[in-house]
Amino acid sequence: MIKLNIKCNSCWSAGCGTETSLVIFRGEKDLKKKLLVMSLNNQCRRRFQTNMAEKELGGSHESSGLIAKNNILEAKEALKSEQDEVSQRRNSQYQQDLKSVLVTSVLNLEKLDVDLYRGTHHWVPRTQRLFGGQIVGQALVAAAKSVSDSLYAHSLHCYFVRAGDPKVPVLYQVDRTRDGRSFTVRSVKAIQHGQPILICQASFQTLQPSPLQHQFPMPVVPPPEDLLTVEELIHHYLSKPDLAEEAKKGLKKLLANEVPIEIKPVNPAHFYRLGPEQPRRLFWGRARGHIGEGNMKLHCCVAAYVSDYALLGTALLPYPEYRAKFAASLDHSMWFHSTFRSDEWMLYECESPWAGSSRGLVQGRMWRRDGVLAASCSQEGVLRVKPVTEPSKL
Ligand SMILES: CC(C)(COP(=O)(O)OP(=O)(O)OC[C@H]1O[C@@H](n2cnc3c(N)ncnc32)[C@H](O)[C@@H]1OP(=O)(O)O)[C@@H](O)C(=O)NCCC(=O)NCCSC(=O)CCCCC(=O)O
Repeated sequence: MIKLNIKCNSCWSAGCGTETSLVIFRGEKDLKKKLLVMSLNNQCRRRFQTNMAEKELGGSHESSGLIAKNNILEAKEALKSEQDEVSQRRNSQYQQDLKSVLVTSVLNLEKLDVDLYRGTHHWVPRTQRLFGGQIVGQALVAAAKSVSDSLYAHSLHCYFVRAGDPKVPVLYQVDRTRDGRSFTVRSVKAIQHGQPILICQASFQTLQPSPLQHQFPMPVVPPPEDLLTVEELIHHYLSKPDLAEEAKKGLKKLLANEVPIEIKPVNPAHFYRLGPEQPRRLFWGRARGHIGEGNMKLHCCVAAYVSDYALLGTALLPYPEYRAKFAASLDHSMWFHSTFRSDEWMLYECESPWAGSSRGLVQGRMWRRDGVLAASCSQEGVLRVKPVTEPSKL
Protein backbone atom coordinates (compact mmCIF):
# COMPACT_ATOMS: atom_id res chain seq x y z
CA MET A 1 0.00 0.00 0.00
CA ILE A 2 1.30 3.44 -0.87
CA LYS A 3 -0.07 6.46 0.88
CA LEU A 4 0.51 9.91 -0.48
CA ASN A 5 -0.48 13.17 1.12
CA ILE A 6 -1.49 15.52 -1.60
CA LYS A 7 -3.13 18.88 -1.54
CA CYS A 8 -6.35 19.40 -3.41
CA ASN A 9 -6.17 22.20 -5.94
CA SER A 10 -9.83 22.30 -6.75
CA CYS A 11 -11.65 23.66 -3.76
CA TRP A 12 -9.85 26.94 -3.44
CA SER A 13 -12.93 28.78 -4.57
CA ALA A 14 -14.60 27.67 -1.37
CA GLY A 15 -11.43 28.26 0.63
CA CYS A 16 -11.10 24.56 1.28
CA GLY A 17 -7.46 23.65 0.82
CA THR A 18 -8.18 20.23 2.28
CA GLU A 19 -5.32 17.75 2.57
CA THR A 20 -6.29 14.59 0.77
CA SER A 21 -4.82 11.15 1.18
CA LEU A 22 -4.39 9.03 -1.90
CA VAL A 23 -3.98 5.36 -1.17
CA ILE A 24 -2.94 3.00 -3.91
CA PHE A 25 -3.32 -0.70 -3.31
CA ARG A 26 -0.87 -2.64 -5.38
CA GLY A 27 -1.17 -6.19 -6.64
CA GLU A 28 -4.90 -6.35 -7.07
CA LYS A 29 -6.26 -7.73 -10.31
CA ASP A 30 -8.81 -5.11 -11.05
CA LEU A 31 -6.98 -1.89 -11.70
CA LYS A 32 -10.07 0.13 -10.96
CA LYS A 33 -10.02 -1.06 -7.37
CA LYS A 34 -6.40 -0.10 -6.95
CA LEU A 35 -7.15 3.52 -6.55
CA LEU A 36 -8.97 4.76 -3.54
CA VAL A 37 -8.98 8.37 -2.67
CA MET A 38 -9.75 8.84 0.98
CA SER A 39 -10.72 12.39 1.35
CA LEU A 40 -11.73 14.63 4.20
CA ASN A 41 -13.89 16.46 1.73
CA ASN A 42 -15.63 14.40 -0.89
CA GLN A 43 -15.24 17.25 -3.33
CA CYS A 44 -11.50 16.83 -3.29
CA ARG A 45 -11.85 13.22 -4.31
CA ARG A 46 -14.07 13.99 -7.25
CA ARG A 47 -12.05 16.94 -8.42
CA PHE A 48 -8.67 15.48 -7.67
CA GLN A 49 -6.37 16.11 -10.57
CA THR A 50 -3.70 13.65 -11.54
CA ASN A 51 -1.18 16.33 -12.38
CA MET A 52 -1.14 17.32 -8.71
CA ALA A 53 -0.52 13.72 -7.75
CA GLU A 54 2.31 13.61 -10.22
CA LYS A 55 3.80 16.77 -8.76
CA GLU A 56 3.59 15.48 -5.23
CA LEU A 57 4.81 11.98 -6.06
CA GLY A 58 8.30 13.28 -6.61
CA GLY A 59 8.25 15.10 -3.25
CA SER A 60 7.13 14.23 0.22
CA HIS A 61 5.22 11.02 0.62
CA GLU A 62 4.82 8.12 2.95
CA SER A 63 5.52 4.80 1.32
CA SER A 64 5.52 1.17 2.32
CA GLY A 65 6.62 -0.01 -1.09
CA LEU A 66 8.31 1.03 -4.23
CA ILE A 67 7.17 4.29 -5.70
CA ALA A 68 8.19 4.79 -9.26
CA LYS A 69 6.93 6.46 -12.35
CA ASN A 70 4.85 3.37 -13.01
CA ASN A 71 2.68 4.35 -10.09
CA ILE A 72 1.90 7.64 -11.71
CA LEU A 73 0.83 5.88 -14.86
CA GLU A 74 -1.17 3.34 -12.90
CA ALA A 75 -2.79 6.04 -10.83
CA LYS A 76 -3.60 8.01 -13.96
CA GLU A 77 -4.96 4.98 -15.74
CA ALA A 78 -7.00 3.93 -12.75
CA LEU A 79 -8.33 7.42 -12.26
CA LYS A 80 -9.26 7.67 -15.91
CA SER A 81 -10.91 4.30 -15.73
CA GLU A 82 -12.83 5.39 -12.64
CA GLN A 83 -13.84 8.61 -14.39
CA ASP A 84 -14.96 6.69 -17.50
CA GLU A 85 -17.01 4.38 -15.34
CA VAL A 86 -18.55 7.32 -13.48
CA SER A 87 -19.30 9.08 -16.74
CA GLN A 88 -20.85 5.93 -18.27
CA ARG A 89 -22.90 5.38 -15.14
CA ARG A 90 -23.92 9.02 -15.21
CA ASN A 91 -25.00 8.83 -18.85
CA SER A 92 -27.05 5.68 -18.49
CA GLN A 93 -28.50 6.89 -15.20
CA TYR A 94 -29.49 10.13 -16.87
CA GLN A 95 -31.17 8.28 -19.67
CA GLN A 96 -33.03 5.83 -17.46
CA ASP A 97 -33.92 7.57 -14.24
CA LEU A 98 -32.76 11.11 -14.40
CA LYS A 99 -34.44 12.50 -17.45
CA SER A 100 -34.82 16.16 -16.60
CA VAL A 101 -38.05 16.87 -14.76
CA LEU A 102 -38.20 19.98 -16.91
CA VAL A 103 -38.99 17.89 -19.96
CA THR A 104 -40.88 15.04 -18.33
CA SER A 105 -43.14 17.30 -16.31
CA VAL A 106 -42.73 21.09 -16.17
CA LEU A 107 -42.53 21.72 -19.92
CA ASN A 108 -44.65 18.74 -20.87
CA LEU A 109 -47.94 20.57 -21.34
CA GLU A 110 -51.27 18.79 -21.55
CA LYS A 111 -53.23 19.57 -24.71
CA LEU A 112 -56.84 20.50 -23.88
CA ASP A 113 -57.97 21.75 -27.29
CA VAL A 114 -56.54 23.38 -30.42
CA ASP A 115 -53.97 25.96 -29.20
CA LEU A 116 -55.02 25.46 -25.60
CA TYR A 117 -52.71 23.79 -23.06
CA ARG A 118 -52.44 23.20 -19.35
CA GLY A 119 -49.20 23.37 -17.36
CA THR A 120 -48.44 22.23 -13.82
CA HIS A 121 -45.72 23.25 -11.36
CA HIS A 122 -42.64 21.65 -9.99
CA TRP A 123 -40.59 24.07 -7.90
CA VAL A 124 -42.29 27.08 -6.34
CA PRO A 125 -40.09 29.85 -4.86
CA ARG A 126 -40.52 30.68 -1.18
CA THR A 127 -42.49 33.78 -2.18
CA GLN A 128 -45.29 31.31 -3.00
CA ARG A 129 -45.90 33.00 -6.34
CA LEU A 130 -45.18 30.96 -9.44
CA PHE A 131 -41.61 31.09 -10.74
CA GLY A 132 -41.52 33.49 -13.68
CA GLY A 133 -39.12 31.26 -15.65
CA GLN A 134 -41.62 28.42 -15.44
CA ILE A 135 -44.43 30.54 -16.89
CA VAL A 136 -42.20 31.90 -19.68
CA GLY A 137 -40.85 28.42 -20.50
CA GLN A 138 -44.34 26.93 -20.61
CA ALA A 139 -45.66 29.83 -22.73
CA LEU A 140 -42.86 29.21 -25.23
CA VAL A 141 -43.69 25.49 -25.31
CA ALA A 142 -47.32 26.34 -26.09
CA ALA A 143 -46.30 28.79 -28.84
CA ALA A 144 -43.81 26.33 -30.36
CA LYS A 145 -46.46 23.63 -30.66
CA SER A 146 -48.24 25.64 -33.35
CA VAL A 147 -45.24 26.26 -35.62
CA SER A 148 -43.55 23.93 -38.07
CA ASP A 149 -40.44 21.91 -37.21
CA SER A 150 -38.40 23.94 -39.70
CA LEU A 151 -38.79 27.11 -37.62
CA TYR A 152 -36.53 28.10 -34.72
CA ALA A 153 -37.44 30.25 -31.74
CA HIS A 154 -35.43 33.48 -31.97
CA SER A 155 -37.06 35.81 -29.45
CA LEU A 156 -39.81 36.34 -26.91
CA HIS A 157 -41.19 39.32 -25.00
CA CYS A 158 -43.35 38.88 -21.91
CA TYR A 159 -45.13 40.88 -19.20
CA PHE A 160 -45.91 39.29 -15.85
CA VAL A 161 -49.21 41.00 -15.11
CA ARG A 162 -50.37 39.05 -12.04
CA ALA A 163 -48.76 36.77 -9.51
CA GLY A 164 -49.13 33.09 -10.44
CA ASP A 165 -51.05 30.94 -7.97
CA PRO A 166 -49.19 27.70 -7.14
CA LYS A 167 -52.41 26.00 -6.02
CA VAL A 168 -53.93 25.73 -9.49
CA PRO A 169 -52.59 24.84 -12.97
CA VAL A 170 -52.00 27.46 -15.67
CA LEU A 171 -53.85 27.53 -18.98
CA TYR A 172 -51.98 28.65 -22.09
CA GLN A 173 -54.03 30.08 -24.95
CA VAL A 174 -52.16 30.56 -28.21
CA ASP A 175 -53.10 33.08 -30.87
CA ARG A 176 -51.55 32.44 -34.30
CA THR A 177 -50.75 36.11 -34.86
CA ARG A 178 -48.93 35.78 -38.18
CA ASP A 179 -47.27 33.21 -40.41
CA GLY A 180 -44.77 34.85 -42.79
CA ARG A 181 -42.23 33.53 -45.26
CA SER A 182 -39.34 33.97 -42.81
CA PHE A 183 -40.89 34.92 -39.49
CA THR A 184 -43.87 33.53 -37.60
CA VAL A 185 -45.32 35.25 -34.53
CA ARG A 186 -47.43 33.76 -31.76
CA SER A 187 -49.14 35.52 -28.86
CA VAL A 188 -49.70 33.46 -25.74
CA LYS A 189 -51.83 34.30 -22.76
CA ALA A 190 -51.19 32.41 -19.51
CA ILE A 191 -54.42 32.30 -17.55
CA GLN A 192 -55.40 31.47 -13.96
CA HIS A 193 -58.76 32.08 -12.31
CA GLY A 194 -60.02 33.41 -15.66
CA GLN A 195 -57.45 36.22 -15.77
CA PRO A 196 -54.09 36.62 -17.56
CA ILE A 197 -51.00 36.24 -15.39
CA LEU A 198 -48.58 36.59 -18.33
CA ILE A 199 -48.76 37.84 -21.86
CA CYS A 200 -46.07 36.67 -24.21
CA GLN A 201 -45.13 37.26 -27.81
CA ALA A 202 -42.80 34.72 -29.33
CA SER A 203 -41.23 34.84 -32.77
CA PHE A 204 -39.83 31.99 -34.85
CA GLN A 205 -37.67 32.08 -37.99
CA THR A 206 -36.55 29.75 -40.74
CA LEU A 207 -32.80 29.05 -40.83
CA GLN A 208 -31.18 31.91 -42.73
CA PRO A 209 -27.41 32.20 -43.16
CA SER A 210 -25.84 35.64 -43.18
CA PRO A 211 -22.38 37.11 -43.81
CA LEU A 212 -22.97 39.41 -40.82
CA GLN A 213 -21.81 37.58 -37.76
CA HIS A 214 -20.28 38.92 -34.58
CA GLN A 215 -20.52 38.49 -30.83
CA PHE A 216 -18.78 39.75 -27.70
CA PRO A 217 -16.06 37.47 -26.33
CA MET A 218 -17.05 35.16 -23.50
CA PRO A 219 -15.76 36.18 -20.04
CA VAL A 220 -12.78 34.18 -18.85
CA VAL A 221 -13.81 32.12 -15.81
CA PRO A 222 -12.82 28.80 -14.23
CA PRO A 223 -14.48 25.77 -15.85
CA PRO A 224 -17.46 24.20 -14.05
CA GLU A 225 -15.32 21.17 -13.07
CA ASP A 226 -13.28 23.48 -10.80
CA LEU A 227 -16.28 24.95 -9.00
CA LEU A 228 -18.74 23.80 -6.38
CA THR A 229 -22.47 23.43 -6.84
CA VAL A 230 -24.84 25.54 -4.76
CA GLU A 231 -25.61 22.46 -2.63
CA GLU A 232 -21.92 21.77 -2.01
CA LEU A 233 -21.35 25.40 -1.04
CA ILE A 234 -24.28 25.29 1.36
CA HIS A 235 -22.85 22.16 3.03
CA HIS A 236 -19.55 24.00 3.28
CA TYR A 237 -21.20 27.03 4.96
CA LEU A 238 -23.26 24.78 7.24
CA SER A 239 -20.05 23.18 8.52
CA LYS A 240 -18.88 26.54 9.90
CA PRO A 241 -19.15 26.41 13.71
CA ASP A 242 -19.92 30.13 14.18
CA LEU A 243 -22.81 30.16 11.71
CA ALA A 244 -25.82 32.04 13.10
CA GLU A 245 -28.92 29.92 13.75
CA GLU A 246 -31.03 32.03 11.41
CA ALA A 247 -28.53 31.66 8.57
CA LYS A 248 -28.43 27.91 9.23
CA LYS A 249 -32.21 27.69 8.97
CA GLY A 250 -32.21 29.71 5.74
CA LEU A 251 -29.51 27.53 4.19
CA LYS A 252 -31.32 24.34 5.14
CA LYS A 253 -34.47 25.67 3.51
CA LEU A 254 -32.46 26.41 0.37
CA LEU A 255 -31.09 22.85 0.42
CA ALA A 256 -34.61 21.44 0.60
CA ASN A 257 -35.54 23.34 -2.57
CA GLU A 258 -36.01 21.09 -5.53
CA VAL A 259 -34.87 23.54 -8.16
CA PRO A 260 -34.51 21.57 -11.40
CA ILE A 261 -31.43 23.57 -12.32
CA GLU A 262 -27.84 22.80 -11.33
CA ILE A 263 -25.83 25.92 -10.49
CA LYS A 264 -22.12 26.50 -9.92
CA PRO A 265 -21.41 30.09 -8.90
CA VAL A 266 -18.15 31.46 -10.29
CA ASN A 267 -17.74 33.65 -7.22
CA PRO A 268 -19.75 32.34 -4.27
CA ALA A 269 -19.31 35.62 -2.33
CA HIS A 270 -21.17 37.46 -5.13
CA PHE A 271 -23.80 34.79 -5.31
CA TYR A 272 -24.62 35.01 -1.63
CA ARG A 273 -24.22 38.80 -1.34
CA LEU A 274 -21.54 38.63 1.34
CA GLY A 275 -20.35 42.20 0.73
CA PRO A 276 -20.97 45.17 -1.57
CA GLU A 277 -20.27 44.08 -5.12
CA GLN A 278 -20.55 45.38 -8.62
CA PRO A 279 -24.02 44.49 -9.94
CA ARG A 280 -22.65 41.57 -11.95
CA ARG A 281 -22.55 37.84 -11.30
CA LEU A 282 -21.58 34.76 -13.21
CA PHE A 283 -22.51 31.16 -12.76
CA TRP A 284 -22.49 27.94 -14.70
CA GLY A 285 -25.94 26.46 -15.03
CA ARG A 286 -27.66 23.54 -16.71
CA ALA A 287 -30.91 21.63 -16.42
CA ARG A 288 -30.71 18.87 -13.85
CA GLY A 289 -30.90 15.53 -15.62
CA HIS A 290 -30.77 14.45 -19.21
CA ILE A 291 -32.56 16.11 -22.12
CA GLY A 292 -30.56 14.94 -25.11
CA GLU A 293 -29.78 16.31 -28.50
CA GLY A 294 -32.27 17.14 -31.17
CA ASN A 295 -35.15 19.33 -30.20
CA MET A 296 -33.75 22.85 -30.33
CA LYS A 297 -37.11 24.45 -29.52
CA LEU A 298 -37.22 22.41 -26.31
CA HIS A 299 -33.71 23.56 -25.35
CA CYS A 300 -34.87 27.16 -25.87
CA CYS A 301 -37.86 26.53 -23.55
CA VAL A 302 -35.54 25.10 -20.89
CA ALA A 303 -33.17 28.06 -21.31
CA ALA A 304 -36.15 30.40 -20.90
CA TYR A 305 -36.94 28.61 -17.63
CA VAL A 306 -33.33 28.89 -16.43
CA SER A 307 -32.92 32.50 -17.56
CA ASP A 308 -35.19 33.90 -14.84
CA TYR A 309 -33.26 32.18 -12.05
CA ALA A 310 -30.99 34.39 -9.93
CA LEU A 311 -31.25 37.17 -12.52
CA LEU A 312 -33.13 39.93 -10.71
CA GLY A 313 -31.05 39.52 -7.53
CA THR A 314 -28.07 40.91 -9.49
CA ALA A 315 -29.52 44.39 -9.00
CA LEU A 316 -29.26 43.95 -5.20
CA LEU A 317 -25.52 43.12 -5.19
CA PRO A 318 -24.30 46.69 -4.47
CA TYR A 319 -26.61 46.92 -1.43
CA PRO A 320 -25.79 44.26 1.20
CA GLU A 321 -27.32 46.63 3.78
CA TYR A 322 -30.77 46.03 2.25
CA ARG A 323 -32.79 42.92 1.66
CA ALA A 324 -35.76 42.55 -0.65
CA LYS A 325 -39.12 42.53 1.06
CA PHE A 326 -40.84 42.34 -2.32
CA ALA A 327 -39.10 41.31 -5.54
CA ALA A 328 -40.86 40.16 -8.69
CA SER A 329 -40.03 40.28 -12.35
CA LEU A 330 -42.26 42.64 -14.33
CA ASP A 331 -41.19 41.69 -17.82
CA HIS A 332 -38.78 39.33 -19.53
CA SER A 333 -37.32 39.31 -23.03
CA MET A 334 -35.08 36.75 -24.57
CA TRP A 335 -33.16 36.30 -27.80
CA PHE A 336 -31.75 32.99 -29.02
CA HIS A 337 -28.59 33.28 -31.10
CA SER A 338 -27.27 29.80 -31.75
CA THR A 339 -27.87 26.13 -31.09
CA PHE A 340 -27.04 24.83 -27.59
CA ARG A 341 -27.80 22.06 -25.12
CA SER A 342 -29.57 23.30 -22.01
CA ASP A 343 -28.56 20.09 -20.19
CA GLU A 344 -24.91 20.98 -20.69
CA TRP A 345 -23.06 23.64 -18.69
CA MET A 346 -23.59 27.16 -19.94
CA LEU A 347 -22.08 30.25 -18.40
CA TYR A 348 -24.78 32.67 -17.30
CA GLU A 349 -23.47 36.24 -17.10
CA CYS A 350 -25.89 38.58 -15.33
CA GLU A 351 -25.51 42.32 -14.90
CA SER A 352 -27.64 45.22 -13.82
CA PRO A 353 -26.89 48.51 -15.59
CA TRP A 354 -29.52 50.48 -13.63
CA ALA A 355 -31.77 50.53 -10.59
CA GLY A 356 -34.20 53.24 -9.44
CA SER A 357 -37.87 53.99 -8.72
CA SER A 358 -38.20 50.64 -6.86
CA ARG A 359 -37.20 48.83 -10.04
CA GLY A 360 -34.06 47.15 -11.31
CA LEU A 361 -33.00 46.44 -14.88
CA VAL A 362 -31.03 43.24 -15.41
CA GLN A 363 -29.46 41.75 -18.49
CA GLY A 364 -28.15 38.24 -19.02
CA ARG A 365 -25.99 36.40 -21.51
CA MET A 366 -25.82 32.64 -21.79
CA TRP A 367 -22.56 31.30 -23.15
CA ARG A 368 -21.86 27.83 -24.44
CA ARG A 369 -18.67 26.57 -22.89
CA ASP A 370 -16.93 26.71 -26.27
CA GLY A 371 -17.37 30.50 -26.19
CA VAL A 372 -20.40 30.80 -28.47
CA LEU A 373 -23.05 33.27 -27.32
CA ALA A 374 -26.18 31.10 -27.10
CA ALA A 375 -28.83 33.54 -25.81
CA SER A 376 -29.35 36.96 -24.27
CA CYS A 377 -32.11 38.19 -22.03
CA SER A 378 -33.32 41.32 -20.37
CA GLN A 379 -35.68 41.92 -17.52
CA GLU A 380 -37.06 44.64 -15.31
CA GLY A 381 -38.29 43.80 -11.85
CA VAL A 382 -39.93 45.55 -8.96
CA LEU A 383 -37.56 45.71 -5.96
CA ARG A 384 -38.90 46.96 -2.65
CA VAL A 385 -36.26 46.69 0.07
CA LYS A 386 -35.79 47.05 3.80
CA PRO A 387 -32.60 47.53 5.83
CA VAL A 388 -30.84 44.38 7.02
CA THR A 389 -30.74 44.32 10.82
CA GLU A 390 -27.85 41.84 11.18
CA PRO A 391 -24.97 41.34 8.74
CA SER A 392 -24.67 37.91 7.11
CA LYS A 393 -22.48 35.44 9.02
CA LEU A 394 -21.96 32.97 6.18
C1 LIG B 1 -47.37 43.25 -8.10
C2 LIG B 1 -47.29 43.62 -9.55
C3 LIG B 1 -45.83 43.68 -9.94
C4 LIG B 1 -47.96 44.92 -9.79
O1 LIG B 1 -47.88 45.74 -8.70
P1 LIG B 1 -49.06 46.77 -8.36
O2 LIG B 1 -49.53 47.45 -9.55
O3 LIG B 1 -48.52 47.59 -7.28
O4 LIG B 1 -50.17 45.74 -7.92
P2 LIG B 1 -51.09 45.74 -6.66
O5 LIG B 1 -51.91 44.50 -6.82
O6 LIG B 1 -51.77 47.04 -6.52
O7 LIG B 1 -50.07 45.53 -5.46
C5 LIG B 1 -49.42 44.33 -5.24
C6 LIG B 1 -48.80 44.40 -3.84
O8 LIG B 1 -47.80 45.45 -3.80
C7 LIG B 1 -48.16 46.40 -2.80
N1 LIG B 1 -47.79 47.71 -3.27
C8 LIG B 1 -48.20 48.31 -4.38
N2 LIG B 1 -47.61 49.50 -4.52
C9 LIG B 1 -46.83 49.64 -3.42
C10 LIG B 1 -45.97 50.67 -2.97
N3 LIG B 1 -45.80 51.79 -3.68
N4 LIG B 1 -45.31 50.49 -1.82
C11 LIG B 1 -45.45 49.37 -1.10
N5 LIG B 1 -46.25 48.34 -1.48
C12 LIG B 1 -46.95 48.51 -2.60
C13 LIG B 1 -49.65 46.26 -2.67
O9 LIG B 1 -50.09 46.73 -1.41
C14 LIG B 1 -49.83 44.75 -2.80
O10 LIG B 1 -49.42 44.13 -1.61
P3 LIG B 1 -50.31 42.95 -0.98
O11 LIG B 1 -51.64 43.55 -0.71
O12 LIG B 1 -49.54 42.54 0.26
O13 LIG B 1 -50.38 41.89 -2.04
C15 LIG B 1 -48.06 42.63 -10.41
O14 LIG B 1 -47.95 43.02 -11.73
C16 LIG B 1 -47.54 41.26 -10.26
O15 LIG B 1 -47.64 40.62 -9.22
N6 LIG B 1 -47.02 40.74 -11.35
C17 LIG B 1 -46.49 39.38 -11.38
C18 LIG B 1 -45.03 39.40 -10.99
C19 LIG B 1 -44.55 37.99 -10.96
O16 LIG B 1 -45.19 37.14 -10.39
N7 LIG B 1 -43.38 37.75 -11.63
C20 LIG B 1 -42.88 36.43 -11.76
C21 LIG B 1 -42.42 35.86 -10.47
S1 LIG B 1 -40.99 36.65 -9.87
C22 LIG B 1 -39.83 35.46 -10.13
O17 LIG B 1 -40.11 34.43 -10.57
C23 LIG B 1 -38.45 35.72 -9.77
C24 LIG B 1 -38.01 34.50 -9.01
C25 LIG B 1 -36.56 34.53 -8.84
C26 LIG B 1 -36.14 33.24 -8.18
C27 LIG B 1 -34.73 33.37 -7.77
O18 LIG B 1 -33.95 33.97 -8.50
O19 LIG B 1 -34.40 32.87 -6.70
